Amino acid sequence: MRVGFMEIESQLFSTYFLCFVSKKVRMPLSLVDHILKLTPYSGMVGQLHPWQSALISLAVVLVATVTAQVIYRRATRPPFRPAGKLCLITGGSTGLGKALAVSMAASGADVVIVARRQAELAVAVKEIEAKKLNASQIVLAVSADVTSKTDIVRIFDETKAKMNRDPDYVFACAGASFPKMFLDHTMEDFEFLSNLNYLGQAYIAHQAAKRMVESKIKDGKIVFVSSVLGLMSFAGWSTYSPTKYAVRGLADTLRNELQRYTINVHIFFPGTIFTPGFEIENQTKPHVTKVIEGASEGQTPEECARSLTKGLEAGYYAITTDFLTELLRTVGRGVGPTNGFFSDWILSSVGWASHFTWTTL
Ligand SMILES: NC(=O)C1=CN([C@@H]2O[C@H](COP(=O)(O)OP(=O)(O)OC[C@H]3O[C@@H](n4cnc5c(N)ncnc54)[C@H](OP(=O)(O)O)[C@@H]3O)[C@@H](O)[C@H]2O)C=CC1
Ligand SMILES: CCCCCCCCCCCCCCCC(=O)[C@@H](N)CO
Repeated sequence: MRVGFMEIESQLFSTYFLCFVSKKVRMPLSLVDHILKLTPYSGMVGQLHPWQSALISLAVVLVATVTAQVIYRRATRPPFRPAGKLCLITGGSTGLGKALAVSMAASGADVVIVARRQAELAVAVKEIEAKKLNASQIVLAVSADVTSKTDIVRIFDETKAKMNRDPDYVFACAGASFPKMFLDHTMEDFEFLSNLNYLGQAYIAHQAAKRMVESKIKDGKIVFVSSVLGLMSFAGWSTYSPTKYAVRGLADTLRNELQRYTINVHIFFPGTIFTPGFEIENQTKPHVTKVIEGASEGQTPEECARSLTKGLEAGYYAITTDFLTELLRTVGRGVGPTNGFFSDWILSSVGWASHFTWTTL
């Protein structure tokens, strides 16, 4: 007789439990017994205490599930191999963008950094050059404003003219924030940040995707930079958080739509990063905002860039930097892919339970 997996499991968790409680009925064979029968230890069949066999069965199921998850992820993850690639990084002159540019150069990539201020770009180019793996790698700076549509096209034209190819990987790091209470903001503040943080990333992604398709780039990457504030929000972030939620809407769309061109889309959700931008935002940040943010430890730009590259190496679509953001990611995943069907299921259960704590904040 063929015994199905589910039958064995239901035997284990229902009939078996009843037998155990009543202690009157003869114990049927458990999953472990069935396995033991096939091994040299068949003499132990029927000898195990019900709790022992239940626990061993659970452990077997757990190990099998985790193994299946690891095998599945490895088989399906998009490759991330920066060596020899052309990486274009907006906001690459300071903060997260610069740390990422240094890390890409250290991994053997050619790098194009984009920002407005020439002086900062020049300093960054020197720093990035110093970390190159090979002398032949090229580091280029393009001064441009990501909120300008003509500049966006020029960024890619200049890159093509000077590097003779289109970018393989594009990281949209340029962004800013100046938190205030909602009533203290002007309408222009909303317009300014939507233009920079949302449209700045949408325009870059649009031009990047067009060029990648034209140049038939295989396994191209577009990496969006959202924030913890793209998964949750609180007092002080009315102009900023919605732009980071918007980025996620775009990333979710493009992850699905650009698959046919083998362009891999990723989205990054960092917490506090100690950057020049963080210094600036703290000048206007309301007291209440600072108090709530006390819960977040923060990272150096280098640590943050490492969190991102680790996530890309693992092939994750949505990449976070700490445990709390992991919980937020799994409870708010929508129809996006998991970072592991089993571990995400466990995390989202924890996140769902934690929600009761969050709602009291
Ligand atoms: N710092 C933090 O705590 C967190 C930051 N983030 C996000 O990470 C990203 C990087 O932040 P961070 O490193 O702190 O920022 P920084 O302020 O340190 O750096 C911003 C970079 O973007 C460039 N930039 C700004 N405006 C424009 C523009 N209009 N056109 C082109 N380039 C521009 C800046 O150069 P220039 O001014 O010369 O143009 C600079 O290179 C942002 O998207 C931010 O929202 C997310 C979570 C936390
Ligand atoms: C039980 C736990 C509940 C959670 C409580 C809230 C935790 C606060 C952590 C939020 C940190 C804010 C990061 C801001 C990042 C950012 O994008 C800005 N710095 C802009 O640059």
